Amino acid sequence: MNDFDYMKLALELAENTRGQTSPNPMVGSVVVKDGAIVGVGAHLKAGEGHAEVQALKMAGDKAEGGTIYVTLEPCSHYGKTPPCADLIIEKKLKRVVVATTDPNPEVAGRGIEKLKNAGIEVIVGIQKQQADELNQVFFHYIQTKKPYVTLKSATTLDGKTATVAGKSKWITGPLAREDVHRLRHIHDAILVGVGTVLADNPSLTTRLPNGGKNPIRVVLDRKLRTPIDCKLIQDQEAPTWIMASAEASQERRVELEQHNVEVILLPDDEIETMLHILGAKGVTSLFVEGGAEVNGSFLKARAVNQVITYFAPKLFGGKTAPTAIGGDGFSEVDEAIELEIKEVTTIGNDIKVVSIVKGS
Ligand SMILES: Nc1c(/N=C/[C@H](O)[C@H](O)[C@H](O)COP(=O)(O)O)[nH]c(=O)[nH]c1=O
Ligand SMILES: Nc1c(N[C@@H]2O[C@H](COP(=O)(O)O)[C@@H](O)[C@H]2O)[nH]c(=O)[nH]c1=O
Ligand SMILES: [Zn+2]
Repeated sequence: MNDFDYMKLALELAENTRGQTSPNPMVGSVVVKDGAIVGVGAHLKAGEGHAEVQALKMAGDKAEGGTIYVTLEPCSHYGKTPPCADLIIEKKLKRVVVATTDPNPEVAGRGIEKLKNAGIEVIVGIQKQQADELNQVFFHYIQTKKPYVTLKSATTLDGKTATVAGKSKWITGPLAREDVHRLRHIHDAILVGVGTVLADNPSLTTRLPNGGKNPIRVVLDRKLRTPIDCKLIQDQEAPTWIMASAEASQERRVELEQHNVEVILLPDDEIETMLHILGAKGVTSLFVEGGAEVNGSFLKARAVNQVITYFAPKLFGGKTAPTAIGGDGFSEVDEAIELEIKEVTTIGNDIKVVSIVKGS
């Protein structure tokens, strides 16, 4: 085993906590002494011990003179937990191997500096790309204070989200639909437009065989048209927030609030403003699941970071059949949203394409 192997183990530990640590990053750590692993750990929940603390607890006095691998720069500030850099110094580690630095302004290189000033050898950048991809959500959020936005659509191979008669059950198969629920599980919030609420009466909850966390359900509904008898309001299975314009009727607002709905008034029509409000409420990742008009407005505002598209081997045809992205669209080719395709996989009979929006 070498530095890369131990860091790979730390990354795997971190990856397996996905969906648990928000608004904190996922972090894994391994302590090695004389060629033997003497401690492993991961950050399991915000407010609880950091990965280094967990691994050093397991290592006990074997940590002295050893090497600690950590997928993110050890923190140097007092957040909800004491700084890891100080603990590493106190436990007299000889060497610290860090995959990537922490852009949190509270840390940002100070953890590494503290360790070097204490005479500890620090290596930075081992498996950096993997570590950066692992925490793309946290890195985006901690630097912009806006949620990392993933837009998901499920269409036939000819790009339809329903037939000309509005039928859509189901386009993609059960395995692809289960994959969507795993995406819901790892997101802090899911957003749909009131059009989807009126058309599908969705529950937007996470239904996975082994259970999962429900995201906060956000409805973009400027005129407060969400019906009281819809599942999002009646099922009380997860918080429901409705983003409305300040001109929305006061009595509708009161009626919704009486049904446990949080109504958030938007000062303007900008998607950017709404993202700042969601970020300020601690939403670090937002899953936009349509419909076409909402998708269109997010793209027009260039507010999307990642696009996940499921393609079913079906053709619906029909020039009036709805497609995944509505809105005004772009008139010039070079105005198009440019994507970098990161992953193409098959799930059951469907294809899943994960892309990152260039420059986002
Ligand atoms: N029609 C299809 C989808 N349809 C997704 C809808 O837009 C809407 O998000 C769902 O109906 C939400 O329902 P609930 O929250 O599960 O109760 N999404 C998919 O991935 N595949 C399809 O075939
Ligand atoms: N989870 C994690 C780190 N998270 C860093 O610390 C911040 C959270 O601090 P606190 O509020 O005390 O939990 C978080 O924003 C990020 O910068 N750092 C680490 O050394 N190891 C860990 O396992
Ligand atoms: Zn820490």
